Amino acid sequence: MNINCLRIVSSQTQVKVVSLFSSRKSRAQKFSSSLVVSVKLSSSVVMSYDKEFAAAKKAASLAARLCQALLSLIHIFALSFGEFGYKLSAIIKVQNALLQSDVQSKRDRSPVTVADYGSQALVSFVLERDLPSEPFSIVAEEDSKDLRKDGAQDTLQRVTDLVNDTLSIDGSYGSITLSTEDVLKAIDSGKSEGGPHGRHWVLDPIDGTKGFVRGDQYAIALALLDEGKVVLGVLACPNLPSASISSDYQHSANKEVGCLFFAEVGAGTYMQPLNGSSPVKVQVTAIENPEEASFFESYEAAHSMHDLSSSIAKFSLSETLILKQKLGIKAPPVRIDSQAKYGALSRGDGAIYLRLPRKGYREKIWDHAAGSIVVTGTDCSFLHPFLPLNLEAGGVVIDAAGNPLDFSKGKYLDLYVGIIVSNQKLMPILMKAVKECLEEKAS
Ligand SMILES: Nc1ncnc2c1ncn2[C@@H]1O[C@H](COP(=O)(O)O)[C@@H](OP(=O)(O)O)[C@H]1O
Ligand SMILES: [Mg+2]
Repeated sequence: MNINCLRIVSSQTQVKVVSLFSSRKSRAQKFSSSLVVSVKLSSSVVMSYDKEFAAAKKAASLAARLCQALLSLIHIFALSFGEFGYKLSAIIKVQNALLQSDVQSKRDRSPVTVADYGSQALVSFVLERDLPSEPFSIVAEEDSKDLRKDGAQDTLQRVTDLVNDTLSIDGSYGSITLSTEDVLKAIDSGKSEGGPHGRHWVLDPIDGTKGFVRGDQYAIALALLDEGKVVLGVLACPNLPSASISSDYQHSANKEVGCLFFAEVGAGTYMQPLNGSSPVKVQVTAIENPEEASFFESYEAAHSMHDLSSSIAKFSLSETLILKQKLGIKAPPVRIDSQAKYGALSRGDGAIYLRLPRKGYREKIWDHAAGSIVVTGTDCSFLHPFLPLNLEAGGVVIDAAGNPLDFSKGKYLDLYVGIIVSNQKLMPILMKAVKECLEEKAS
């Protein structure tokens, strides 16, 4: 092996030995042959998350199946018209009609569906079953309070049926049947507060519930924190086309949909169709010219300031400064729900993701933990300020002040203004644009 650089980086409990190979090798070769070994200082044992990774992929895939089960009538609908495979346009129409009775409103008036509860119960069940020897902690979005109220029995039964039907079709847990009480308990396993010590699963059972209800994008997002760092992430995106998406994807029919993205610390990011075909390694775009870039943002204007991202996209420095330093993005924004944005970015569909919530909104860790490791391929916060050394999917995820996201503070992320995602080449000019536009807005 032709090693030209050896770097040892220590974090609180881990030593990471990173070897970079000859710069003559291709980028792909470098990524596949880069070696990252995590060693526990206390035990000198090589860390591996293989069991957890397998359980997480299974849990997220089953949860995706549960969400899709709500769409089972679509098969009949599509077949009755002689169609084969999923047709996006048909899914959208039928899903809207089907979900009306399954959608409720939470105390903060955001929607929650039987599929959110079912997905959380199922993921908790699978992780607890498949990893019986590990301490069990999940920080998750939902709780069972509303399901325990008088009048919620029908909904709880519907959730329980969905979970049991999914387990029964999968078959890997024998003829197990969960009671409504088992389902409530499984949902409430998600009450952990997280924090800087030990291992915590982080789960958004349906990220982008509004998108799910609309028949658009949503994701099942599951990550594992170890000593406050994201060490693996899985994103199941049942409605995301397997082919690259562009600004007009919402209107394009006849597309195969359903993608599973997964990343383990030091091992890069992979994408696999949810139907189970082989995974492929993915990489963020290598675009260097912002004029060629397209950018993602939330579909919901209430979640991210579209006017601010639009001024950032058009950003141009004054004439006296170097002309190259302008964004001048020509493509219209691609507005989609959920962490499917991170998944799409990790395979190079777009170059930038801008998330700029309104003042006072506090981001939750389950909305970004899985997505951020999928885009970076590794949690690069321990490398800070050596961000350019990030070795895997190659993306950078930071707040508007340039700080890496810190998942060790409990349920919430402590951020300056918003979240910016891009590749390493575009990030400096993007940060400049964000800073200037924020200053202009404040003045
Ligand atoms: N006012 C707000 N500002 C920013 N994000 C918000 C918000 N209200 C809700 N969200 C979060 O935005 C998530 C959806 O992300 P996106 O905008 O990328 O589709 C929601 O996830 P859930 O659907 O799981 O509740 C929710 O956590
Ligand atoms: Mg969410």
